[in-house]
Amino acid sequence: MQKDWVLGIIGGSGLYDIDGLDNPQWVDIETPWGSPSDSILFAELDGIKLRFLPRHGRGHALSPSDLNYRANIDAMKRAGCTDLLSLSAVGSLQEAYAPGDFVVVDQFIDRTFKREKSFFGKGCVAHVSIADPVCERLAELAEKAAKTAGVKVHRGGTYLAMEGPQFSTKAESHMYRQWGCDIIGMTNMPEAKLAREAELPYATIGMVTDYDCWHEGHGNVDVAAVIAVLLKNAEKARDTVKSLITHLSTLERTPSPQGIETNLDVAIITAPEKRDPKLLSKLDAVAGRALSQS
Ligand SMILES: CSC[C@H]1O[C@H](OP(=O)(O)O)[C@H](O)[C@@H]1O
Ligand SMILES: Nc1ncnc2[nH]cnc12
Repeated sequence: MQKDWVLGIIGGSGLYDIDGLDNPQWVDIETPWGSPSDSILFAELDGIKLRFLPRHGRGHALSPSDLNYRANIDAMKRAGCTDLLSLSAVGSLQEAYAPGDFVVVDQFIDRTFKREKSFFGKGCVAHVSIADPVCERLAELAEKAAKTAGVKVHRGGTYLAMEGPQFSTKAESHMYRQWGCDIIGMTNMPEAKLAREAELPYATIGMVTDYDCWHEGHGNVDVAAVIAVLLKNAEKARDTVKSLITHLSTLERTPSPQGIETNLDVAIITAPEKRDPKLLSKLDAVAGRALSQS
């Protein structure tokens, strides 16, 4: 039975495809913001619709700074997603979060600086709240699914989003630990901010691959070390997605208790007569609902 969930998955490093799905088809979607990282895999499982986007493209040709985050989120919205779960490789900033563990993130610190961070701007200004940047309901479901898949999961954690592409210096890594951050990655910002602007409930699982460079008992992170753990994590990630879908197939979808699907109703500030028609037409997918009512 279809329960009206359309689950979007953004797969990070090491997760470029999901096998074992029904009716898989890669579909090209263009957006007013440009092209997303790749085609989107449309498929089903247990009667639930799934839309999968490999964040860096198949073959990992795109670096974190080069991703078109706006196109990715807009394309997932156009693909009909009701909810968006990201799966990301991360470094650990805490002893207790070991390589192989998953962390269901609840907060972010955004240190990225070379990226387009909003769909809005001159001609239509909006300020959404990201005090609680993650959909609690989806985070809860993701935690349960990872546990069902046999993964060690930590619920809650602050994700430090850095620009990259270089990994951190030791001074930076120690500073982020002092700030209370738990994991570090390069992609979940501005992704989470844009998902909120697009009224899409978003959650993210950080799949720990390394201890970055602060831990005296472990070597400094490098791509070879990340990939070694990633290969094992990717299988666990696929199992997590499948068990999440199985669970969703037993649940009727209701609107997010946090009001995420209507949050633009209290965010758009530009008077209707001052709005730029060109920008409004680009906002058709992400803000069409809210703009048609104000
Ligand atoms: C290959 S290690 C660095 C790379 O992995 C993470 O990407 P993603 O979040 O898409 O899994 C990290 O943010 C960097 O982009
Ligand atoms: N240590 C690290 N820093 C930034 N991004 C990462 N992705 C995986 N490990 C990472």
